[in-house]
Order: sequence, then structure tokens, then C-alpha cells
Amino acid sequence: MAQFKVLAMDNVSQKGLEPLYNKPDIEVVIGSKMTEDELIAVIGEYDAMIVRSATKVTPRVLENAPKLKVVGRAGVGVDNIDLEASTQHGVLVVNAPDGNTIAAAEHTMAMMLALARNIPQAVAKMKNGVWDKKAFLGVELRGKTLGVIGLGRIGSAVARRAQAMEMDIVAYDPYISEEKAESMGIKLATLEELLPVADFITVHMPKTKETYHMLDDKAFAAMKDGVRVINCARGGIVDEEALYKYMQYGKVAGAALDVFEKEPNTDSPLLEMNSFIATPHLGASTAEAQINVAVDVAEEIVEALQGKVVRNTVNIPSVKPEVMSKIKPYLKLAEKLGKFQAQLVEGRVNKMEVVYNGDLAGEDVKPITTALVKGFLDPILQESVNFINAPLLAKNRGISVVQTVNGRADGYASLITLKVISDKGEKSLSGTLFQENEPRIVMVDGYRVDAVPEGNMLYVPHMDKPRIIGPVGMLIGEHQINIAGMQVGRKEIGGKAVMMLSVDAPVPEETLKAIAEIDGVLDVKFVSL
Ligand SMILES: NC(=O)c1ccc[n+]([C@@H]2O[C@H](COP(=O)([O-])OP(=O)(O)OC[C@H]3O[C@@H](n4cnc5c(N)ncnc54)[C@H](O)[C@@H]3O)[C@@H](O)[C@H]2O)c1
Ligand SMILES: O=C(O)CC[C@@H](O)C(=O)O
Repeated sequence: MAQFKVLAMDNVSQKGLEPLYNKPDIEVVIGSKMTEDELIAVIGEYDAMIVRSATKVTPRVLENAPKLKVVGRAGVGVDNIDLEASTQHGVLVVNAPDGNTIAAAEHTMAMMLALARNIPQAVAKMKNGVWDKKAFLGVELRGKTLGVIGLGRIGSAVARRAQAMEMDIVAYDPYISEEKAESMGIKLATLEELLPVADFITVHMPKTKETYHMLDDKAFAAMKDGVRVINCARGGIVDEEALYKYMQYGKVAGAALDVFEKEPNTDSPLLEMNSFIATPHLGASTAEAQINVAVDVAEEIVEALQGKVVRNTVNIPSVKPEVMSKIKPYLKLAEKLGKFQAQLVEGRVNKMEVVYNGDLAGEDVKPITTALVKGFLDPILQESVNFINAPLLAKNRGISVVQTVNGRADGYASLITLKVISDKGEKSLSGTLFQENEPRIVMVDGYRVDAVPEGNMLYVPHMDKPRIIGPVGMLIGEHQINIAGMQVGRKEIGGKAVMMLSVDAPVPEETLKAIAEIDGVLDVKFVSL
């Protein structure tokens, strides 16, 4: 009998599973579509599972999976896997972020060409027996400007292909260095600069708080008349209602969506518009990409089952158990510190400096630094960043990571300080563990605080004077948002101070603006951890 059993779900490419079939101690079972209860009934037998996006790896599934050691996502997005519950159950989650880059880039090019030459509409007419030569006057790509929003793996692969078609590329990606863009022969711009000059706009970022509805009413209003828009990234980056409105006006000459805010989607009003084309989330659906992602994930599962260091671990780093037991509590703190800083910092970041003080000085702190970098890149790159590639991704973005170890910890058993340096200045954040495993932020920009880095938080630097704390609380209360905790730190009476609030729900944009207008408030940042 094989030592390990692997359940492969969601029609994952069987050809790609060869690395598993080649191992005598591994048995692979191909599963068919199951409800959560059906999966719960069988998952107890398995050591590993492979999924695409259909199977949901929920906390209930994980609770009923005592043998499960690793879940592999054949693809990038891990939104169908509960990462927190996986970590709690000690289950490693791995993905395959590179295997479908070319497929998604080529699909984007196919969408752009189909839009430019009305190919789907012409095919539909011919199939209805109509030879209509007049209705489909297209446009050429040569000499047109392509606006690429998100210049990561897929965005840059699209840019390279569009350059070959003699398009001019203008890109918006606040997390890519000028040098990196220049090396690709691409001019970086702000979103405000890109929108009015682009003839075609294509988006290639993850769906985050920042990118959700990035192409909204205001953005469409700023675009060039006759623009054509493509989304082969994630549904929701393009506001579908606003797109519909601007297509009706005729300002948007055509749009192509591979992804929708709600999927599956066959009843969008957009589908009734002649200049709208769509595919059902096919970006990664090529034979090659499906084999690539299955091979990558199958190899990672073999590595994980053999107890080796795994390439693309999404939730916990793959390190030796004896090291892990010492540093594990700090990994959560480090990720939170990184994530917090990512939402505070402004401008193009060029350096992350991590300083370790106290007991940690004697440990192998490299995985903790990686966790900080991963946390920092997470709000920007989401599924693409993992414990293995985080340092390389930072380097590729022109961010240098420096780690220093120092004996003294100024009253704390151990202290981690993350300084982030950007072209707009420096931000510093320190954290520690209370009771050995409770993360706390204890210093922000040199001000002492004591805040639990969790959930929804507000960071409000202000002048130390009356009538600030009350009005901030009132404005939040007016939106029926409960304040769970508040901390104020100052260095001297009447000088600069900082306020950290934990709130029970996200604070709306208009409340943040109203807080920023209170006399004496210097800035306000909403942080989601
Ligand atoms: N349609 C499909 O089937 C399919 C297939 C693969 C990937 N995808 C999706 O495509 C997208 C891009 O994937 P990738 O592999 O290139 O990811 P990536 O992580 O390599 O690149 C994402 C880029 O977006 C940038 N970015 C983040 N926030 C931004 C913001 N606010 N404004 C502008 N840029 C921002 C990042 O700096 C990064 O360069 C992801 O959403 C991924 O899930 C879709
Ligand atoms: O597996 C798929 O088809 C989804 C592909 C893509 O959206 C991903 O996240 O990798």
C-alpha cells in the first residue's frame, strides 16, 4: 500500500500529474465534483489534495482532514482555500504562480485583436448566414497607445507582445521601479496620465482594496473617446456598471472581459451590447498552461510529502521543524507589521530595513524577514507572493532588504522594527509578542503605542491638543462603527502625537476625508489586516 494518498480535483491536467505517478509511495485518486459534505466524508484518507478554483477548501473540510499535509492550487488564485484555517491545522498551501502567465498574456492579445477587428461579431453574423463586409471596419494596433495597468508577470508579457506589434506602451504600476520599466522600454505614468492617452487599456493586477473598481465612473470619464478596455485579470477591477454606461454613451468603443465581478455570469447587461465581447474566465485555459500548473503543483506536493523545502508556499514557510517551533509566533507578527507598513507608506519604496533586538538576536531570523517582506508585498501582489519568492519579488521591484541583529531590546524580550524608506520619506514600525504569542505594535514612527495588529485599524497622526480625539470618535460613531480600542502616543505635550484605533468595520472613504479635515489632524490611514 502506498504511503501517501493524493486527491486530485477540478479536472486538473492528468498529464501534469506525472511527478506524482512516478513515485511508488504515492497513490493518486482523481476526484469528481463533490459537495462540501461529500468531500468531508472522504478527505480523512488523504495526505494531499490538488484543486483549481471549483473545490472550496473550507474550515470544515480542514477540520475533517487529520492526515492532510498539503493543498496544492494548480494556478495562482487561492481565494477558494481558507489560508488561516489551513495554517491553524498545519496544512501547507502551495500554488503555481508562473505556469499560466503566457496563457493569460496571449488571451489578452487575442481579446485586443478580436476587439480591434470585430472578429466575434463577424463570426456570429456569418454563422447566421450573413456576409456583412460593411459593418466591421476595424482599427490597427500599430501606432496605437496601449495603457497597461499592473506591470507584473502578465502585464509585462502583454507589453512585450504589444511592442512587437509596434504599439506604444504606457504603464501604471506604483510598485515597479522606473529602472525596471525602463529596462523593458516602457514609460511609467500615473493613472491620471495614462487614462487620457491610451487607445487600449488592459488591467493586470490582483483584486485588492485599492484595485477594486479602479476603472470606475471617474476613470472612464477621464479616458480618451473611442477607448477599448480589456480585463483578463480579476472581476471587479473594472466597474461593470460604469463600463455599461460609457459603452452606451459611445465613449468606450469596445470592451473585452474574461473575468466578472460575479462568476459564472451569463446575464450581464453588457452581453447585450454589440461592441462587448467576453470569455468565461479562459485566461489560463490552454493545454500548455494546465500542464504547467499541474506539473508545478505536483512537484511541490512531492517535495512537501518528502519533508523538503517547497518552492511556492503561500501560507507558512517551509523550514526545518526545530527552527519553525522557535520562530513560528514571530512569523504572524512579522507578516502583520509588513502588511501594516504597506498601507501606511507613500511613494516608491526603495529600501526595507529590519532590525531585531533582544532574544531573537540569537535565532535564525531570515524566515521572519521573509515574512515581513511577504506581508509588505501581500496587499500589492496577493496570491503571487509567497515565502519563497518574496525576497526576489522585492529585488525585482528595486526594493533592497537589509537585516540587522542587535542585542538590546529596550524593555521587551524581543523587538522587531521595520523601517520602510521611499522617495517620500521613512516610516518605522516596531512590534513584539506579549505572553510569548500575542502580537503587539509598540512603536510607530518613534511614538510608543500598544495596539493589537488585527482586523480594521485607523492610524491618525495629529497635533497634541484638545478637540481631536472626541471628533474622530464622533465621526466614526456616526457611521455606526464601533471602536474596539484606542491608543494615543506622544513625545511631548503640545507636539506631534499619533492615534491608533481598532474598529469593528471598515471606515468609509467619506469618513476618512472628514477625519482628515479636523483641525489638528495631520493624516489618516485606514489599515486592514
Ligand atoms: N484570467 C485568468 O484566467 C488569469 C490567469 C492568470 C492570472 N490572472 C490574474 O491576472 C492578474 C495579474 O497576474 P500576474 O501573475 O501578472 O500578477 P503579478 O503579481 O506578477 O503582477 C501584478 C502587478 O500588479 C501591480 N499592482 C498591484 N497593485 C496595483 C495598483 N493598485 N495599481 C497598479 N498596479 C498594481 C503589482 O505591482 C504587480 O506588478 C492577477 O489578478 C491574476 O489573478 C488571471
Ligand atoms: O484555473 C483557472 O482556470 C483559473 C486561472 C487563474 O484565474 C488563476 O488564478 O490562476
